Amino acid sequence: MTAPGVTITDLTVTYRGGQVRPLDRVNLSLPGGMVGLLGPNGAGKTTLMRVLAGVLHPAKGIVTVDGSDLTSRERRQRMKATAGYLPQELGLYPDLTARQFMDYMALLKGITDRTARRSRVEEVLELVALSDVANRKLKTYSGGMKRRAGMAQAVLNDPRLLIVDEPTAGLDPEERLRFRSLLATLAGERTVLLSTHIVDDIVQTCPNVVVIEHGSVAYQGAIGDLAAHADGMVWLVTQPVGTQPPDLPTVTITPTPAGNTYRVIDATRPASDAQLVEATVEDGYIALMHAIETTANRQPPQAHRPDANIHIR
Ligand SMILES: Nc1ncnc2c1ncn2[C@@H]1O[C@H](COP(=O)(O)OP(=O)(O)OP(=O)(O)O)[C@@H](O)[C@H]1O
Repeated sequence: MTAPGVTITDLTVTYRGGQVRPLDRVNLSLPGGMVGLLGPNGAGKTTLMRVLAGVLHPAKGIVTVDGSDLTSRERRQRMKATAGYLPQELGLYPDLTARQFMDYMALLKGITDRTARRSRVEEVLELVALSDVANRKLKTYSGGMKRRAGMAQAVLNDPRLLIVDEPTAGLDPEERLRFRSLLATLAGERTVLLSTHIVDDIVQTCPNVVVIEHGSVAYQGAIGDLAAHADGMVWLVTQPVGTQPPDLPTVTITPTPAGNTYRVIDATRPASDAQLVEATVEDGYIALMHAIETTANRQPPQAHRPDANIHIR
C-alpha cells in the first residue's frame, strides 16, 4: 500500500443556501503519513474532513485523490468506499456486540464473502485490543472502548486515507496514549488526517500539520516550523496573585510561590523582568491565531478577507 496523493483546489463549501461558508477557497496538498488538523471551534475542520470522506458535496472546487477528481457523485461513492472515517459522534448500535457491529459494518463496506469478513473483523478487533470483550454489547463499553470500536470500523476496508475527527476528546491520559500509538501504527503507508484541539497529540504523532481558521488554511507544513511563528516572542511574566493579568495572548498560567507565571506572546519584552523562552508548537499556534485575529481586526468591514488563504510562511 502507498499513501494517496490528496490535492484540494479552490474548495468552497456552503450551508443554508450559501448563508454559511465554512470553507472558502481552500488550497491544500496532503502529504503521506500522519497529518494533524488544528483550528479553533467552528474553523471548518469537520467540514473539510466530511468532504474528504465523500459524505459532503462541495459548492465549488476540486478534490483529487491520486489524480482522480472526487467531485462527481460516482467518484464520491468510490471515495466513501475506500476512505476510512471516524466522525466526532459515531452512532454505534448499543444492543449489538462489538463483533456483531463490525460484521454489519464490514457488510456495508462491501466485504460480502463471509469467511473474508469474519477474518477481517477479528483482525480489526485485535488491532484495537477489543478481542477479549468483543461479545459484550456496545452499550456496556466505556468512552475509550467505544472510540476504539469506532476506529476498528473505520479501518475495516483497509483505507489508504484515514480521517479521524477528534478521537481523543474526553479520554483519560492512558486511553489517549493508547489511541495515539494506535494511530501511529495505522499511519504506516497511508495518510491519516487527525483533527484535534490537543496540540500535544499532534506534536507527538504528526510530522506535518494543517491549521484552519475561519474556513481558510492559515498554515500547512512541518510541525516543527509552526513553532517558529513565535520565535523570540515567548515570555514568562510573574505577577503577584490578585493583580491584573497581562493583556496579551496567554499560552499557560502556572501558579508559583511568587504569584502566577504567565506564558505570553509579545513581539517586544512585555516587562523589564520578563524572561524570554524557547517557542513550542503550542506557542507558534497561539501566535499564528493572534496574528490572524489582529490582521482581520485591522481590515475595514467592507474589505472582508480579500485573500481567503493566509499563508503566513
Ligand atoms: N449543517 C450545518 N448547517 C449550518 N452551519 C453549519 C453546519 N455544519 C457546520 N456549520 C457551521 O460551519 C462552521 C464550521 O463548522 P465545523 O463543524 O466544520 O467546524 P470545526 O472546525 O470542526 O469545529 P469544532 O472544532 O468545534 O468541531 C461553523 O460555523 C458551524 O456552525
